[in-house]
Amino acid sequence: MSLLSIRGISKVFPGGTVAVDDFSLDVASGELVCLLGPSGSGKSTVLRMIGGFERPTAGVVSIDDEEVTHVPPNRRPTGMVFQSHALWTHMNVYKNLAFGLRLRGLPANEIRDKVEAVLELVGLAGYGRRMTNQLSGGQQQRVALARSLVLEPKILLLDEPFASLDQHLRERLREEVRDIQQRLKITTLFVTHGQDEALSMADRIVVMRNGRTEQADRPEVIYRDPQTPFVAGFIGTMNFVEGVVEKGRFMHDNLSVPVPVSDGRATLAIRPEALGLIACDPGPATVHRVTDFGTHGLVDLQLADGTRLKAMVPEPDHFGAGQSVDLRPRAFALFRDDRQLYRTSADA
Ligand SMILES: Nc1ncnc2c1ncn2[C@@H]1O[C@H](COP(=O)(O)OP(=O)(O)OP(=O)(O)O)[C@@H](O)[C@H]1O
Repeated sequence: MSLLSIRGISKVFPGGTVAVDDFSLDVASGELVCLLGPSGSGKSTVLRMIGGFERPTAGVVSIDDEEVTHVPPNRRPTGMVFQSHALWTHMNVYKNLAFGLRLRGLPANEIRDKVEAVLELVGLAGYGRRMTNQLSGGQQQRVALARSLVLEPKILLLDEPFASLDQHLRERLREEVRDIQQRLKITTLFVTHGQDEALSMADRIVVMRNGRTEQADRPEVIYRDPQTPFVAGFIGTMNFVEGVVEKGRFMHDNLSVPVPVSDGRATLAIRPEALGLIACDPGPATVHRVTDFGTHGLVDLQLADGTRLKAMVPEPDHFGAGQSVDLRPRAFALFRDDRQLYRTSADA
């Protein structure tokens, strides 16, 4: 049974912007789900509707089998951490964390125990007396997380909580949050437009586009088996070649790949690590540049019509700029009309 159930929610803002369009999702207890998508795809609006900060125009949100669609945020079993942490700067860390517990009328000794435990959990034991403006950005975000966790919500909602931090700190906090999430087994929804963040943290990724779900699946499935060209292009690097299928072969100029699909226009999609190259003169592609990364090389290629491709190769010194090569896709997908038509079973 799912802890969170979202059924056909939509949000149309005054003025007519359709931010979320008939969105449904079930989240199991203890799961960490990332909402991933480009800016404006509706991720934050979905999260805000789960937290009660935005009213859906249509649809139903239920938590633990209870409908909460129109319940205000403070009466939902959810805790939300925003991109800007919005801590109370006139209170020290301890008071920031104790505030919500005091409102609930908990006795002082219980409050102290809970605050100390949560400070320990986020790596800030001993920081209770510090004013929040005497903390670094990363520490402030930890306090914001602790302030949500101390109230023991059933669902933790994180809206790009590391967006304002530098890359290094972001990676560290990402690991810490994943660690804490697994220790507490707390059901978590995480909004991000960073694919690395989603791939490294999530049990499941929901790729959003124009307020709708484009694909929802485990990270490795999203990467290996994208169902639409949008997902294929949004996650990782993907080469796309436009062409036609005729008599069981995908054709683009003098590139020809056997495919078991019906005739018609199609887009061939190949990951750089699945694109084999062999020297062949004349061949369908010309090497533009070779970058040697030590462990592997990245070859930039160009087809006759100007289409640019990337291939990851184990021996970069076998290739040089200006060389003519043939392409040997080891694994690929074919798309037609915005949908996956075929995918090779072998992974790259
Ligand atoms: N209060 C509002 N009033 C009007 N339009 C809004 C409001 N909030 C969001 N929108 C619009 O709704 C759409 C979805 O916004 P939302 O913030 O949910 O996207 P997002 O995927 O979270 O984007 P980002 O990654 O940039 O935060 C956008 O077109 C946005 O401009």
